[in-house]
Amino acid sequence: MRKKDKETELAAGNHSQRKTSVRNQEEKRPAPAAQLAKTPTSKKAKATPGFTDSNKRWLTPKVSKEAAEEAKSDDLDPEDSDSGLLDDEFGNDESDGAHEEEEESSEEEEESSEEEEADGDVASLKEELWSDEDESDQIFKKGSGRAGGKEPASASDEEEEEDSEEEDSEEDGEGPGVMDSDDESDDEMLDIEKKAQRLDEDRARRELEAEAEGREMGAGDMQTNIQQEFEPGHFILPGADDEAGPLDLSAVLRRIKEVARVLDKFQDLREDGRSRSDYMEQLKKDLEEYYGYNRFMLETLLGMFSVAEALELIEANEGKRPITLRTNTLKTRRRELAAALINRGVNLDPIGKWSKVGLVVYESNVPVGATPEYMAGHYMLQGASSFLPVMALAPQEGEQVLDMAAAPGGKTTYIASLMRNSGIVFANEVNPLRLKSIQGNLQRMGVTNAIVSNYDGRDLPKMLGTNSMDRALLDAPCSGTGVVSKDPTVKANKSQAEIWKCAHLQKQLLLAAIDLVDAGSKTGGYIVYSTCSIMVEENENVVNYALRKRHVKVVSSGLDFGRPGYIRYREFRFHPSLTESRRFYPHVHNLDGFFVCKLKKMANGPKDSRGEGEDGEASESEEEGVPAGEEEEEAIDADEKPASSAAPAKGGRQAGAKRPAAEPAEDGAAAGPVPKKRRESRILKAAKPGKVAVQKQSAGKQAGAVKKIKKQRAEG
Ligand SMILES: C[S@@+](CC[C@H](N)C(=O)[O-])C[C@H]1O[C@@H](n2cnc3c(N)ncnc32)[C@H](O)[C@@H]1O
Repeated sequence: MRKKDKETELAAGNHSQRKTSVRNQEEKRPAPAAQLAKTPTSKKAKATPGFTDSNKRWLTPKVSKEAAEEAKSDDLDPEDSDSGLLDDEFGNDESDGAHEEEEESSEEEEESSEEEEADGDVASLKEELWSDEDESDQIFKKGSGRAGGKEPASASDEEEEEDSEEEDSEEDGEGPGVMDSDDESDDEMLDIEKKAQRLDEDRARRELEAEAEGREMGAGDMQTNIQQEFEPGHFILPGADDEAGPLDLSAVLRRIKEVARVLDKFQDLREDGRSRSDYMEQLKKDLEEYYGYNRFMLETLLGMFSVAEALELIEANEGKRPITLRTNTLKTRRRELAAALINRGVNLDPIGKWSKVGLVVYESNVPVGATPEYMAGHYMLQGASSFLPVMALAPQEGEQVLDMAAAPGGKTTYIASLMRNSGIVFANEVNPLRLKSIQGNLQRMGVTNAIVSNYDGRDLPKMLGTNSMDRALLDAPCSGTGVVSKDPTVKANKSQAEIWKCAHLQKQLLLAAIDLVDAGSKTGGYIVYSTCSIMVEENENVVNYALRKRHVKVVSSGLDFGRPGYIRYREFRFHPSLTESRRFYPHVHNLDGFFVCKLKKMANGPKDSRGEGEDGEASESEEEGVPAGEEEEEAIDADEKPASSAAPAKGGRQAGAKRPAAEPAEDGAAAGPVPKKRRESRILKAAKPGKVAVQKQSAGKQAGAVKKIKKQRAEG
């Protein structure tokens, strides 16, 4: 079995009890029960389980690229818009991660095998996908006829009630659009079902054609151009005396393949007198030429992956990720949303077993960023990778949760929906130009428990108070090296210096996020750190730094797919617990490159200056071997005092705090200029949809307002 399949298959385990077992997951390394999807039962078990297998059409980059091409239109591409409406793409996540996992019930077993045979493999896979989600999603199933069998721990009470009602009505044949039997005639089908069926048939046909085409090409796991055009033969590396000649890109691509082949079996295929570095040098030159990467980026990729895998990633970066959207469960349910969109000519599917709220759009007759459902806030357009940090955060109802770097609010709205608009979500953003996008999305999505603030995240402990939050998400500004497909300029523009600059800011922000969370929180005490960068400096290195400076430990994120984080990379050595962090890649998961790590705060306050703790975190000796670039990090120690003990400097900054000259880009998009008047922050209080109050207040007043709200909440 291929590595990719193995990995994605992990997602198929039992996650049906997520809502009620969230605490348990957080307290200890979860057993298989912590997985994001449910264990298939009986009939379902016949189908290949898992993330990839549940929806393989979009979970392999080649196919997804095609799907994205098909679906692509200006209207479809969320990146094309800078408006609040389409800001979703920056990554917002789902609401239901924690509740969604409703179970799958034994009812599915009742589906007739005849139907399965009639519909073929593709159709049955799809059915399973839908049926794994909401029971309500059964509307799309022909003759679903489900019966009971819910797992009580898996869904919220409310959802369970709804579900059981639906089940009842389905069983009675009373529910709208519910089909009683597998062999109902076309005439008896509801309009929406006919449309859905037609779309299914079209898609099944295309999939079969694509599969046949793939077989003809003899493509392997990853159907990259590189592999398809691969032709074995004796390859002579060009010498220094060979004339360069005019640029012939197809010749360059051929040479890339040949060199990769030689490097793969170096002892057998190399030319006498040529070293591995000769071939590597040629490869880098050709990759620069053909794909437009700079030398730093290529060396990073070739340092992280084998040559073959680096080429897979590079190739995957050339394609777009699928268009995905998240159902806003504050306003609707996924099956209702899907029905409405199918009715408008949108061809879609559930995103996979790991999410009950995600949908992937294959093609659409209408702009999915401008449908009435979109306008009404029934969904957020956002990359599937953006679901993951919020699922890991697992915010609970009634908590105080911080989203430290929030614009455009995709993850904030997901957090709010998981909290069912209870408690308080603090959505902070340093760039005032991006506040409107948060405000717009909160309003559209019907979020009423959020307070928007405009601070540098590093100053938040002073404003909101240390140890004041139950949970915090730091979806950090980063180099965007995981989202090359969204912003190809990343290939050519990033430098090691810029990566270190990002890491510098990220470390400061992460310490602030940790300082804001209360280790004594009865329900939480968790911090999730995420980036859309694949750089080790910005990910494991940042978390490792926090392990040395604060009383935190890495815990399982509950995300059972994704690769483990690095603990050894080049000259870096990280704490072994970093294997609990998760990495996602375009070529493996067909997601944007992403990093997610969940921390549990064990005690408030900083560690002593030697960075030694009782939790088994990295000790000073483990810092040995840290690369030279880390020297710069020592300079930020002035920032590492917890905000509570640091005297605010003029301008609201901690004494000694340094600021990078410019804010790094986030999500591949250029960040705006650092605002001069950060202290003149605004709180945008999301009251009710359509009535978002914008208040301009002094920092002192803001803090007072926040205290007042907290007091009111505490008093019930
Ligand atoms: C990756 S984006 C956040 C995306 C957002 N979480 C979402 O899912 O919609 C990072 C954000 O951090 C903001 N940012 C950059 N520096 C910051 C700082 N020092 N404090 C707070 N936010 C900052 C950027 O302006 C950008 O909006």
